[in-house]
Amino acid sequence: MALKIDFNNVFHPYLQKERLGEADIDGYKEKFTSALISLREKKEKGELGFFHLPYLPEEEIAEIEKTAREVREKFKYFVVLGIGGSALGPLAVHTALNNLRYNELSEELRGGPKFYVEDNIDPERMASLLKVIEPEKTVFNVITKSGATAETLSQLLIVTEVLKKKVGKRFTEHLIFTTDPEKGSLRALARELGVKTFAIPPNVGGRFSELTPVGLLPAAVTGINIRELLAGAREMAERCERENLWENPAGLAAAIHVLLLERGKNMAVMMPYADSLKYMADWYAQLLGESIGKRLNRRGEEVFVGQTPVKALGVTDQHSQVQLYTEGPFDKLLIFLEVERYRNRVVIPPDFPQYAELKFLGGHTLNELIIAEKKATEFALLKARRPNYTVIFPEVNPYTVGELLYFLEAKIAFMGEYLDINAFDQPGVEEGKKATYALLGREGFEEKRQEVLKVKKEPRFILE
Ligand SMILES: O=P(O)(O)OC[C@H]1O[C@](O)(CO)[C@@H](O)[C@@H]1O
Repeated sequence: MALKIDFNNVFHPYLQKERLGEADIDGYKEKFTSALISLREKKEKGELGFFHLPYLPEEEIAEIEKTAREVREKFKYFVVLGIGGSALGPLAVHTALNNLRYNELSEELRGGPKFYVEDNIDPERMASLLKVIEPEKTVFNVITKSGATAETLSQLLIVTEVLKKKVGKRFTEHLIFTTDPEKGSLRALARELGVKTFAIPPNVGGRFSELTPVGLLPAAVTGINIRELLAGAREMAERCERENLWENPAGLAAAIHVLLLERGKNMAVMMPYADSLKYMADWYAQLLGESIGKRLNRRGEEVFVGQTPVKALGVTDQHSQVQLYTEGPFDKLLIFLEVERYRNRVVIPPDFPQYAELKFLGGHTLNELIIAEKKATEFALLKARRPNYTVIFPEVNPYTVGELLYFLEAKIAFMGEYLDINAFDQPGVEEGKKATYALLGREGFEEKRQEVLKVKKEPRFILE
């Protein structure tokens, strides 16, 4: 039941000069070996915690499952308050494994809470959330690695006030925090209020944290088998330890990305052919964008490197973006997510055979159609000399989703090594954060406020 990754279409002769040769990969073997050694060393030193996550200790899994059971028994709504790495994973995994499984849900899960991920501070969205839930029947899972993210903390303040009005002193029973074990305001507040809190290991960055309580608690609350998620990740972790580059999925995919990046493919389009995997492309966009988009390399030299993530959905975006992908600039690598066995089968009835456009469809299934369209798009791209590769899901289930998460995270770690950049920080988002603090009058940011306000806008460029 393991994921397959089909890299044929980066080596295919149809690609002509856009094609990678086997020799290109062979030429990467030394780099790969040093990357593998360097990653192993960092892992042993306890620097890259995400490598250990598939091996989560039994007590921690059991504790998450216990809390999830309690939430399912007591509450009608479960709301994640978080942003970026503290929201995209829970959203992607829930969409992959629950949304389209509606008809198969067990009684138990149907009775479980309704799930919302509030990952923005749009006032209209917040107001509608508060209208559709009943706060006294809701548990809010506040997730923030740093414990200091303004968006998430402002949401916490809002729901706390609402809860205090509805349930008084018992408001803390409606909160679960997921944050750093020591640092940040949220941890301190948890201690002060005695709120149930899960820890995100300090050596796991937000965008690599889906297999910590960040993702595991919401998954367990919504009825997903988290042991299977971890088992899938574990199997992939073993595959990504292989010492032969041609057999190591993460090492090979990373080499392909970097080689193509060096040849001008500075965009990576992720195109799942399944609605259930749509938000995987959002999750991956942060992973690729924040990890690989860097000004400096590890030696402090300016490199301005990155591969812009683009999100697309098959087949929908065949009718909006594929024109660009086949005929536009040669600047993209496409990553398809393909599903061999969908969880439903829908037959197209054979009616109106007098019309050629209808006749050929009748009697087939939507399953056949979507798979055929994926293969057809792949063919069209190949013919237009556009490199692409496909991650093949035998079926979308917790095991294969766990495999995918780990594969993409490990691939990013290899890319960081090959490019000699730090794939685990995000200094580029700091300036905007500080400017926000300054504009809202946070103490200690007076100078920044002056700096921000000094940037004048030319009225002649503003059309009214
Ligand atoms: O989990 P936190 O600390 O609230 O951070 C949310 C997100 O903000 C960032 O730090 C910057 O955008 C992301 O890396 C992170 O996932």
